[in-house]
Amino acid sequence: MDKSMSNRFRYHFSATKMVFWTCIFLGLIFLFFLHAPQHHSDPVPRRRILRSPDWESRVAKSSQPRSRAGGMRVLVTGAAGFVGTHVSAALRRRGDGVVGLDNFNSYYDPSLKQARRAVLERAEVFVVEGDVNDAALLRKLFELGKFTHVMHLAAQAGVRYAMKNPASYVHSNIAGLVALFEACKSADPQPAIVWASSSSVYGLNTKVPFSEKDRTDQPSSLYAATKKAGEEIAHTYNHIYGLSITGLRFFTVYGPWGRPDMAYFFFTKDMLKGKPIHVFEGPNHFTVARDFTYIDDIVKGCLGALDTAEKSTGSGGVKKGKAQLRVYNLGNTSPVPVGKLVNILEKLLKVKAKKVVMPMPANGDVLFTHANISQAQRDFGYRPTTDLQSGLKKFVKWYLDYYHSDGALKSSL
Ligand SMILES: O=C(O)[C@H]1O[C@H](OP(=O)(O)OP(=O)(O)OC[C@H]2O[C@@H](n3ccc(=O)[nH]c3=O)[C@H](O)[C@@H]2O)[C@H](O)[C@@H](O)[C@@H]1O
Repeated sequence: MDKSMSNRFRYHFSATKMVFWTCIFLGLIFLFFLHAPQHHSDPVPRRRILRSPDWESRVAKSSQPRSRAGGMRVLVTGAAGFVGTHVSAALRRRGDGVVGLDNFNSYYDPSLKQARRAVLERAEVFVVEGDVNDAALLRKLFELGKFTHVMHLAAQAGVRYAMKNPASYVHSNIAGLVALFEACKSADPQPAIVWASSSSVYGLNTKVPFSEKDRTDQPSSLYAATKKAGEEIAHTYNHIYGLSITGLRFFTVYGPWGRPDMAYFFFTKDMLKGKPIHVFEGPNHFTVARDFTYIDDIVKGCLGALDTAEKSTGSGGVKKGKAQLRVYNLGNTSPVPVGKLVNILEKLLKVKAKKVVMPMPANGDVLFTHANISQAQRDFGYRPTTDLQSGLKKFVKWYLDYYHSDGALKSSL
């Protein structure tokens, strides 16, 4: 081979190599974008939503009040969630029209959400799959359902998860809330809104029991901060558009069909499997305690708030007069140490827990909660009646039936 040929060959060879490596590089970039999550602020990538062809007529039918003259027409967001399922079923039982909305995300086992949906289907509550951030879907739902009330329970829950996925809290609890208020303000008629705030807004407040008049400007988690922000956003929409808005500060709600990310739920699961559970304690062995509130009491509080909600005053997106703006604690008024919760579970499950007592990690948790409920009592007769022992008994019965047998409870509330 002469020198020029050898050079040409070398040139040709290195050009081929360059093309080869460029293709590999571009291919890798393509694969990266193909697999990168599309919605960075979602807790999990969303599934493609396929709605049945008759979904619009099902919304119209489900929104019709059944028996009660003057029954409400309620849109329940987060209807396949723990509180949403119970509230939707209770409203339907008494004859109100109810349409559910839920995005069925996989923050926790979506099959539990689908099972709750099945329960609601049997109760004749139709649940639409969709996200509260979907403005076009909300518009359509309001058109079809002519809702008089919205029970807004769709949210990114959980205190500790906020450190893992902060964006999901902004997506659901801030952007989602604003999207919902936007839809309500433009709806005709404007509905009255009751929505889930949280006891966590009291944050580092040490004055007990927590009263609605106490300060809520020291949230200790991003979760709490988004709920507190929600309360301020509610003020704005009430002030500018005349929306009637009631925020309910729930205190650690538990019970059958509950949330698997909550301590009472995964303690039960781990204890039955013989796995260790971590029981947090505060500085100097301070007892961590919660005002655990049973789901049936919370449902009564939600219905009471809906029943006493005044109409919104705006129309065509314009305020016509002063509208109602409220916030209430819905707790049990008797805090129980987490250690005591474990003792109750040990008796009910008949197993000894492998307790690992450890200092509470700095993950946003607060040391204790304790509700003063006098305002809810005064305004809509809220009076919790279930103590932790009785409520956990019902939870354990459901849990064993749901996860350890094919029993009938699987299909009922
Ligand atoms: O009431 C509220 O505002 C909040 O109640 C719960 O939050 P939390 O009270 O922290 O409920 P859990 O996560 O079930 O924790 C209950 C107690 O168990 C403790 N815990 C939790 C996890 C663990 O591994 N060990 C442990 O001792 C926590 O510190 C807490 O005192 C819900 O998860 C929030 O969505 C809700 O807004």
